[in-house]
Amino acid sequence: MTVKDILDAIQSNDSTSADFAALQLPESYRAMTVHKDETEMFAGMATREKDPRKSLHLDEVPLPELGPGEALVAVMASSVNYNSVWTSIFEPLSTFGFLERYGRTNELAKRHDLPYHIIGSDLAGVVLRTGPGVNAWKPGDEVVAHCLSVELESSDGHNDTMLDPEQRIWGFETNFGGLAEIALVKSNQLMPKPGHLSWEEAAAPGLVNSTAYRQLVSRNGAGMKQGDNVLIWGASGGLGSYATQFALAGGANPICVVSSDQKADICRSMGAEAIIDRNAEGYKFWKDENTQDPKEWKRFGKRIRELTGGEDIDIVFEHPGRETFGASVFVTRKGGTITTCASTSGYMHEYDNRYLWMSLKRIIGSHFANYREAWEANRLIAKGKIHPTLSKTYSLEETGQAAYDVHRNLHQGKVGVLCLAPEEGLGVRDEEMRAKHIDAINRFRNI
Ligand SMILES: C/C=C/C(=O)SCCNC(=O)CCNC(=O)[C@H](O)C(C)(C)COP(=O)(O)OP(=O)(O)OC[C@H]1O[C@@H](n2cnc3c(N)ncnc32)[C@H](O)[C@@H]1OP(=O)(O)O
Ligand SMILES: NC(=O)C1=CN([C@@H]2O[C@H](COP(=O)(O)OP(=O)(O)OC[C@H]3O[C@@H](n4cnc5c(N)ncnc54)[C@H](OP(=O)(O)O)[C@@H]3O)[C@@H](O)[C@H]2O)C=CC1
Repeated sequence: MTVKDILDAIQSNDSTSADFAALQLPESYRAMTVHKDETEMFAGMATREKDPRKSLHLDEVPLPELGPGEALVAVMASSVNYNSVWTSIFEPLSTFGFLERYGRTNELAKRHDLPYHIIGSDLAGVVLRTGPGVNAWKPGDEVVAHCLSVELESSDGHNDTMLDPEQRIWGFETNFGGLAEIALVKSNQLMPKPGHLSWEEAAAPGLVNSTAYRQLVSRNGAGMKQGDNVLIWGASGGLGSYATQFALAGGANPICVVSSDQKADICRSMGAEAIIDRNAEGYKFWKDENTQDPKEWKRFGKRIRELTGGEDIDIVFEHPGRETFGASVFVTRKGGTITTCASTSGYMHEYDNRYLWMSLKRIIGSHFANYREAWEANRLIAKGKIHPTLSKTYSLEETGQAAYDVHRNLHQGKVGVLCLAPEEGLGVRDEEMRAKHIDAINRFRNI
């Protein structure tokens, strides 16, 4: 039995759940990995110079044992997230530390502590097997998986599953991720695959869409409301392309920051009107490595006021971090919110606290999404209210190049990876609904 037999079953129109359940599983499968004995390979190099093409490997790996409450999924497509870039350059930490820590928690978790880490935090595919105690899903179900892995043994996470002390991001802080032909997930990560999307389109939104939903829309994040001015950094990037859609769909006013004409056009095509090209307008928030330039914050704020008819920002959707955070705090209106989920340009932020406390602003930390938020975010995709922002797909072998593109900011929106899917465009089950949304679905393609 090989993965080819699995693919045949998926591509055959008349495979039943019983057929999938009867499929013998292969002993091994192909997966993108980083290797524990290579964690020092980029030591001493500048972040920018660390090349994911050198650290990511396509390996044949053994199929992991299936535990209670888990599912093995045949992965048709996945996507590249920035967390895979972090793993591949071993920053800010090697992810093997996470696997070791997880491995120490219990007998079953020991499976994750291996000399290789199978990465990837998105998937669209087909359930192959479910472990004891799984009733909601069965072999043959077409699914996407969100990346929240929690144990839920502590009451801390019972109101908001992101607050579980054993909260982990699957494929980043756990092994057996989605950039592979088969993945191992907890069954609570599974959600129905939106029928109007192909495998690679369905795999694209998951992580970033859910994160943007909590960070911007949910009461656990900024709780955006109609009319809010929302400053969105990287508005055509992974997170930003969903934040922009949420702002527009929710009746808010996105002020989109991008770095090229082409990206400005993408934001316009989504329906945004207020756009700032940070490159063309040449903002330099830092005079040197240690000194910010408040005059540049002011110039930026003035530009925002021009675009909003004199209003300041209600919500900043932050993720670039050190480079922009001082400006983000400054341009927020009295009582406004800066919500942050990342620090791509550096995690030691500096801002002038007088502008925060005197103007009663709030900074909210946000991370991925709880079970319910991830479900709600996927539901919006399934209903055609929010669309995938897939620009390009790569083969599994080319994942290193895909991660390199994302690391170097050469991509648009989301970058997809075909895992078992032999070509793009497969897996669509609802052609009628697709036809209604086809322009929006294709908005980011091939640009
Ligand atoms: C969905 C997608 C998401 C993304 O893409 S996010 C972007 C990618 N992710 C990242 O860049 C984050 C990567 N992770 C990290 O950098 C680290 O993961 C953290 C900084 C988040 C945490 O650091 P750590 O060293 O793993 O854990 P500690 O909590 O700092 O524990 C170290 C020791 O410090 C002790 N400690 C923690 N809090 C306190 C406290 N309040 N008072 C006293 N001690 C404390 C602990 O117990 C422990 O101790 P003991 O080493 O002895 O076990
Ligand atoms: N905590 C969480 O749950 C999550 C955290 N993240 C983190 O968020 C960050 C962004 O992820 P994602 O959106 O997928 O990445 P992308 O690279 O797809 O998009 C980020 C965009 O931000 C803009 N940007 C990058 N650097 C800077 C800078 N120095 N100043 C201003 N703008 C900048 C770029 O747009 P342009 O050049 O057009 O301005 C870029 O396209 C990553 O660090 C990632 O790890 C992501 C998802 C979940």
